[in-house]
Amino acid sequence: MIFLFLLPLILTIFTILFKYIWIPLRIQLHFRQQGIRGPSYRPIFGNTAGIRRRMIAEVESSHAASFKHEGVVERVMPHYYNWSKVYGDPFLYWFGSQVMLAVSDPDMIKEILVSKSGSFGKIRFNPALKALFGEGLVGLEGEKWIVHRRITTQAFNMERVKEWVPEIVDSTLNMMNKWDANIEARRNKSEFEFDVHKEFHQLSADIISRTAFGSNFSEGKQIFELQEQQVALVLQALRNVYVPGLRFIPTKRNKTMWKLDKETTELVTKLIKKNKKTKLNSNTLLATLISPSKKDDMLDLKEIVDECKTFYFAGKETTANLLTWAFLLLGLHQEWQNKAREEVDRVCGQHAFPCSENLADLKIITMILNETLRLYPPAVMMMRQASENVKLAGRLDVPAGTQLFLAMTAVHHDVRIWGEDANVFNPMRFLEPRNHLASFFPFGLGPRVCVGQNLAIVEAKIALAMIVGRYSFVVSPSYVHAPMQSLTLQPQYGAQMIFSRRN
Ligand code: HEM
Repeated sequence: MIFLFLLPLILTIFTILFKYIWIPLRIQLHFRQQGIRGPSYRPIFGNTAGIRRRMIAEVESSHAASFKHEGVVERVMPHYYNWSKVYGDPFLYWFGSQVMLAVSDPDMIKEILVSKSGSFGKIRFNPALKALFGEGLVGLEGEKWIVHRRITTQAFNMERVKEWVPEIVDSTLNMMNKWDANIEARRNKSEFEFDVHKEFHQLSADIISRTAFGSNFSEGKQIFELQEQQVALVLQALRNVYVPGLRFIPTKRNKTMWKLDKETTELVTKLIKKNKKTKLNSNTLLATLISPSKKDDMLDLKEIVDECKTFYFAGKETTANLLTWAFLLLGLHQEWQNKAREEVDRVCGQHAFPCSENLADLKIITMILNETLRLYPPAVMMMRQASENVKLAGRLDVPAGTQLFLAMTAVHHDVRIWGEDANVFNPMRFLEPRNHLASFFPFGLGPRVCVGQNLAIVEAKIALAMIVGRYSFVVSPSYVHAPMQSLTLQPQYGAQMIFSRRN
């Protein structure tokens, strides 16, 4: 009789010991026997929960002494920076009871993302992230991903993106006209200082609203504002170990998340319904989602809503950050700003705006953008999970379920790959095409490479060309250099710059 009462207790204890002690220790031994080291597993909490949080908080409370690029890896992935120095590459660590393999070897990264991509899936989203992306492309797998990817690839192919050039020019022009009005309104009418980070967020928001959704920033404004509030809550959630079921408990944070999610869904649904009536024949992403070219690819309303949430977020954040860092770097490196300006005057003509035919000729601008993406990659790192047992580099047995932390920022700053001047801004290194695919992968690689890449590059090229053509600029003395990972890589205290109009 007593045994019957004790049986469930014994089973529970056995399950806990098995799951949280036996399995992790076995996995740790499996990797150690292959020479892979790392901080030792600590039952249940692993070693990241507190340590990673503390490392990030510590880094974020400090800032670099000057605007140099060597401290970027340390600031944006401090746990990687510290542990890789002690344990080498790759190394093992634990997020709760989840095993993580940190990798920064380009050959291995290429295997994971390209040649063996079938053995690796996306990691299961922390449910907090669903608030931002819904069940959109970023987190989908299998047949559903294939259909959504087919539709969205069609919406963002280069020919389609080139048709959007006049919209991108118009958005940038509106922003510059607003700046000019600001200069005019000042007593000192020659220059003005502002935070370009905020401006580029608005610009990217306007461009994604116009090109992908056929609307504009004011229509999408509420959606962007709600998403910004969601980001702050998601970041808090991501820094803690995920506890299953916790998201259903009506805590203050959860209640706010639910409310924001409901409001975003309602706004996006309203936008879709409005556009369904009027803009079916347009060349926007939304029109393609609503009526894809293949009949079998039809999506239901929830799927369209989720894709819209994904593209509102992905389309704004990353490109805005690329532009922000590019301007900061050009503000610091005047010689490259001058080279870019000469190129724009030569290719587009002085006082003229770029058109789609100019894009391929803006070679210096392309090199500058690549060097910016190398030093300050907006996506910082990528994650994968082995869906089956797999061998990497012909020697390393990785068991199914292992998560992989692909340390993009570290690869981009690695002196073994880029030479002793790896932390120096030098766009010349992109004069010739790179010969190793995975030494530079700001947009990812393989089948899941960024679907919005064409838009991001065209948008950044045009905005950069137009602004460099009209203004000269320097970094303000009030700028504090503090790159910070906040889902994407951002300047923690903004990007204050001083602009003056060219004659
Ligand atoms: C500088 C700008 C951008 C950067 C650096 C960037 C970076 C990335 C990276 C690294 C990935 C791969 C993630 C992974 O495989 O785990 C990705 C995927 C994705 N990006 Fe971008 N992105 C940028 C701009 C954009 C834009 C403008 C859009 C939309 C308009 C967009 C939409 C997406 C989507 C939907 C995916 C998921 C693709 C899939 O899983 O099939 N991105 N991006």
